[in-house]
Amino acid sequence: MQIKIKYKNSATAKLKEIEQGDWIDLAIDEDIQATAQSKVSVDLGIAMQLPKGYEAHIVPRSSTYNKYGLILGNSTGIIDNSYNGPEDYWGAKFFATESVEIPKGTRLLQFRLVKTQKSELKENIHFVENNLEENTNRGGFGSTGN
Ligand SMILES: O=c1ccn([C@H]2C[C@H](O)[C@@H](COP(=O)(O)OP(=O)(O)OP(=O)(O)O)O2)c(=O)[nH]1
Repeated sequence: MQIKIKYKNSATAKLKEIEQGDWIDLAIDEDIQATAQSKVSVDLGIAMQLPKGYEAHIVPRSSTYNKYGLILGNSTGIIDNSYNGPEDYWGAKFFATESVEIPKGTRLLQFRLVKTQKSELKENIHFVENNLEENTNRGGFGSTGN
C-alpha cells in the first residue's frame, strides 16, 4: 500500500517502512523543554493523505512514560482521513509530570491505520430511544471489578 507523505523539511525524521501489522514509530520534530506539571505541544513534522476509509490512531510508545514522565493528554490521537492538507501536520499534546528535555528526532509515539467506522458499517447510525426491558442488568459500572 502506498501512502502520500510530506515531511516538513529535510531534517524531519523519515518514517520507517515496516512489515504489515506492526505499529509505526513517530518522532518529535522539535526539541522538548518542559517544566514539571506543564502541558507541552509538539510538532511531528509529517502530513499524510491516508488511504480512503482509514484513519490513524496515535498512542505513546510504552517507554515514553517510564523514560520521560510524559503522558499523552488526549490518551489517543485520532488523525481523521480529511486531515490531509499540505500544512495538516500531525502533532501531539503531552502532560509533563516532571521537568524534562528531549531532543528533536526522539521517537515518543507510535501509530497504526484503523478502518473508519463509516467504512466498516456501510450504513448510518440512528439512535432510537428504548427502555431495554428485554435485557438483564449487569450490576452497574465497576460492579465486576475487584
Ligand atoms: O493527537 C492529535 C489529535 C488530532 N490531530 C489532528 C488530526 C485530526 O484530524 C485533527 C482534529 O482532531 P480532533 O478531531 O481529535 O480534534 P477536536 O478536538 O475534535 O477539534 P477540531 O475541531 O479541530 O476537529 O487534529 C493531531 O495531529 N494529533
